[in-house]
Amino acid sequence: TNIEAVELRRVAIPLASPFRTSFSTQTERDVLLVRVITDQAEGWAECVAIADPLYSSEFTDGAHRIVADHLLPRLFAADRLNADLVAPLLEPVRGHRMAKAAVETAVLDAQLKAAGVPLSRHLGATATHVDSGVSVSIYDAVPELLDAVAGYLDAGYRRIKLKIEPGWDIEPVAAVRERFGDDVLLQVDANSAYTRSDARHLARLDAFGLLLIEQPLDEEDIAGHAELARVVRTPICLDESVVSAQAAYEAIRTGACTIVNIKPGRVGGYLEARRVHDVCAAAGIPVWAGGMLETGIGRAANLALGGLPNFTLPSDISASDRYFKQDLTEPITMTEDGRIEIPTGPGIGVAPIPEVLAELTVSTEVLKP
Ligand SMILES: O=C(O)CCC(=O)N[C@@H](C(=O)O)c1ccccc1
Repeated sequence: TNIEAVELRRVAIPLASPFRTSFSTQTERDVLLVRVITDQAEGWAECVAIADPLYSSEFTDGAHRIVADHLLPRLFAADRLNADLVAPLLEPVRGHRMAKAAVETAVLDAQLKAAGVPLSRHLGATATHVDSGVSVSIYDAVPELLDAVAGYLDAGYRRIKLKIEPGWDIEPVAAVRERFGDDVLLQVDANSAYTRSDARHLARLDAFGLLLIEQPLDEEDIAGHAELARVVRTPICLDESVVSAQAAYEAIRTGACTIVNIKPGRVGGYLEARRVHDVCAAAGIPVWAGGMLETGIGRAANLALGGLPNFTLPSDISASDRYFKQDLTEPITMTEDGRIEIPTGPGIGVAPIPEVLAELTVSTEVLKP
């Protein structure tokens, strides 16, 4: 692959409704898109970093600078390039996994589009559809939450994930169970809002038959999650802590989790995400595809990954209309029975709609070797 140019484009997309988690409330997405132009095709990728460094240390402006000033120069200096060489070329730069993931994915998309190979096939997907779950915002009051959950269940979502934080945990979970019954697949996500001293409190969630409790403690408190797992019966799932296949291995070996949420941007790209998948599969640890409020560009790529065999739990890959009135791509839609078809086109199988992209673009810059 000979890179002729790389476009870095900033896009501002309003969210259809505010999305509140334990660490922030988002009303729009400030997105960095990377477009790699080669002599044979062009590839797209979405950087999953959000505007502020509140989920992880990365943030959109920072990722933009890292890509422009530290990652692309290393790519341009390479005498030959393919997607497998991107991570080794970028390795001297420490961290910045979301920025690296966007660069690697855009190169991979261009390469696969030129070869006419779908990303799902390249990664080894065996499924044609992904089970779709939905992530539910924190609300000011339980009635609003129940209305939202009712809407998602009517839409066909196979699993409900409730964002929780101290003061908004037992009551909303109990209310959802009471209103919608015991058969609804239900899990919670704390985004590191609790501490080890909350163990007994979190154990009260065991009464509600949850699939898992996601990332209750701080990203770095691996031992704390292992300690929690001895008090809480509900399976512990890690998200923020699992930044690589090595981190997945350490967390599983330490007994910190029995389920892993895989987000390609968080671990440095789809090739590392496949390694996380494989490490978990070897350890008998089921995984599911997480989400970062991606547009159709990121969602389409996540669908390809979600088709791998050890993705056995419902994903956070919801339909486009969960977050956007107008997606950057053709809308990604869910079937009545709560599944989303994995794109079959070359590469990620989608591209932005030019008119929508133009309307939402905040800035764009083109860098050349
Ligand atoms: O459906 C989605 O794409 C979002 C799923 C979700 O809840 N993502 C959360 C998370 O903590 O996993 C998140 C969103 C935005 C930024 C960081 C994290």
